[in-house]
Amino acid sequence: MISSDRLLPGVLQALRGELVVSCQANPGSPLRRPEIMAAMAQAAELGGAAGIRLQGFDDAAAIRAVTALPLIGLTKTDRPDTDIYITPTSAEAVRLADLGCEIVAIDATLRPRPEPFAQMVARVHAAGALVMADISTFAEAQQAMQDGADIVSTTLSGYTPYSRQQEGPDWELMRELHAQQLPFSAEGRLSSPDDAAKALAHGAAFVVIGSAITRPDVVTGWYVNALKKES
Ligand SMILES: CC(=O)N[C@H](C=O)[C@@H](O)[C@H](O)[C@H](O)COP(=O)(O)O
Repeated sequence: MISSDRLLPGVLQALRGELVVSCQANPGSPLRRPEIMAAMAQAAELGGAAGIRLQGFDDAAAIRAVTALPLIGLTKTDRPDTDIYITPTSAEAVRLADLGCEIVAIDATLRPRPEPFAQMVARVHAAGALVMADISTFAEAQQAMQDGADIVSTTLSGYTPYSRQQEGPDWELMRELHAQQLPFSAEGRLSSPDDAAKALAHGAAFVVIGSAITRPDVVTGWYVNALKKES
């Protein structure tokens, strides 16, 4: 079962029912180099991914150069003045659009922010890209769609102090979004093909997987911890 929403705009239609692979290495990872993320993106495309999620201007340029797949771009910015860290300003969002990202992901949590979300959406649209609103709760999803977002993503559930804290995906949030027909992508702590399929069954328009595919350092830790529990 795929999301009943029929109004996904533009390039988002091409992602319906498909897999997007997030190619982002953590700070400190030896993989955190644009050419390595570009190779990851190519490997994901070979495997059948229909889109790529990425972070940073250098990675956006490197990945745009090697694939025609739709790109979901974002920046991760640590600012002392705000907890908003996924693409906090429209200057960053528009630059990602100018680098060829068809979709820009923006933190749409209801925390104090440097710039109103609705204003950012208008500027990204004017630059010719769509907006994915990264949310942590159902209330944030509703607000983001009212403010003009094209789709929401469950990315930030568990990463704000007031959202559900759990080790796995936020299935309950997916149920709420689907029940109210809000178009969403399932993202965050999905770690197996079964999780991905289950997300579509929960009404996701498409599925974004990161760590389980493109962070071997993180995945290694999953195995090491499992062995520790047994020994
Ligand atoms: C919370 C946050 O900053 N998430 C980031 C957003 O782009 C990425 O670090 C995640 O890898 C991505 O959301 C995919 O999730 P997972 O790696 O769990 O499959």
